[in-house]
Amino acid sequence: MPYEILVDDAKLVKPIKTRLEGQRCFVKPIYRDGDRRVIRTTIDDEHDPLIADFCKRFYRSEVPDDTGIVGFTRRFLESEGCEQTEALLDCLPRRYTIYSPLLLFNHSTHRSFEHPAWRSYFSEVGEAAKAKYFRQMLAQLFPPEISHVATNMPIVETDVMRRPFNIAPLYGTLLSPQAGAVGQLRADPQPADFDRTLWCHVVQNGIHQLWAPMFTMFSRGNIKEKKRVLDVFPEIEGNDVVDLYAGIGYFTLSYLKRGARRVFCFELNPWSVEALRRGLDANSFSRDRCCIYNESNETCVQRISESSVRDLRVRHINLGLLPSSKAGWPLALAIVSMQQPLPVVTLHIHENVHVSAIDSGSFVAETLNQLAQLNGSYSYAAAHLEKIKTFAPDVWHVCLDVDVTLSTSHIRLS
Ligand SMILES: C[S@@+](CC[C@H](N)C(=O)[O-])C[C@H]1O[C@@H](n2cnc3c(N)ncnc32)[C@H](O)[C@@H]1O
Repeated sequence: MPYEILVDDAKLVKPIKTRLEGQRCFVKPIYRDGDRRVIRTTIDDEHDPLIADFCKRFYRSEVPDDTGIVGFTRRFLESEGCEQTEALLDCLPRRYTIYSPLLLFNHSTHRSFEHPAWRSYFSEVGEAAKAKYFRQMLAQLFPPEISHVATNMPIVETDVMRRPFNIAPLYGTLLSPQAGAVGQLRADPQPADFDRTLWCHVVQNGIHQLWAPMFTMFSRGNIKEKKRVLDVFPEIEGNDVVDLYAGIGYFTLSYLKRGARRVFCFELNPWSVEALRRGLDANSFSRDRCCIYNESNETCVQRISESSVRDLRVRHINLGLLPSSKAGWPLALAIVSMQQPLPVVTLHIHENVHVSAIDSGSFVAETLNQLAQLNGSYSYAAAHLEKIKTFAPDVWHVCLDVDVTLSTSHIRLS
């Protein structure tokens, strides 16, 4: 079966299409799948350089778009003699994400398998009929490697680890019955527990990322920002990086791919730490290049000074916590102070910011001002503001690159 390419960034569609056309490998039509574009190819070798670096999947003759889910569901319900077909179709979720081997349906108040109409239908027909519905859906509409289905519920905003407490399994086992209580597993997993749950895998920008969806969130929307790390900062090569909110390696893996000598990673969630270790192995990055601390980043100065790295050369510090990474700013500046003589250090400050504060320039001005108040010995220059993705109406997840250098008033001439 041939492959189709899944594209998150609309700007990439044209160059990919042109390249495929040049090799006579492009197949019409380009279509939408959720918020992605899908480009079909005639290529059936996953290692073919034309498609090797892209997120991709097999396709069959039918386009598995929203009509596919609706049409399939209608046929299924009618063949089962269901009398509430129209009511169920009204609240059928149409959008989903594929995180192989998991098909993850979106949730909204109006359209969800968690909607009371679907919950009552499933409880009426029983587990076997529910399983038959999803089994047939997977067989008819999705690639063979997709084996599990769940509903993606909103994360709890107050949880600093941003864990998916409410992910709702629909088909297939996300967590083995042999595993212990979920609360205990979240806080203190034992080595054997890591193999008792489902792991997902995506390739973005040629980088493998793994995570256990029961215990760690994943955001596909950062793909552009990861690409920026790979493309824009050649000075990463041979220097050190600190990732104060490492997660599963969202950015750490890109820094390593770009040639960082070493990345110091701080991460509270043991499941994300395990995911990061699996990510290192999947990308064949030596574990020696990544110092992982499964603890609060408040220990960062102590940990980095205790490490075996002698000539510390931290050139980038990533602060990737939403809605705000402010708590990490003093820590980042303390890391800057550890180095003598001081090179430029670039802070990557992630924040959710209202569009008015972006347009007026007040977000940048206030950030620089607050950094100056934290430590007046340095100069702070806003090098770039990247709008990564919309977080809510009029609110952007942004990354502000701030170059930190020793203030000229503090440079002593000898
Ligand atoms: C969700 S990730 C950020 C990923 C990425 N920026 C995104 O939007 O997808 C943030 C990570 O920081 C971790 N974290 C939060 N506070 C922390 C702290 N004080 N020290 C270390 N890790 C922390 C959380 O457990 C979480 O895995």
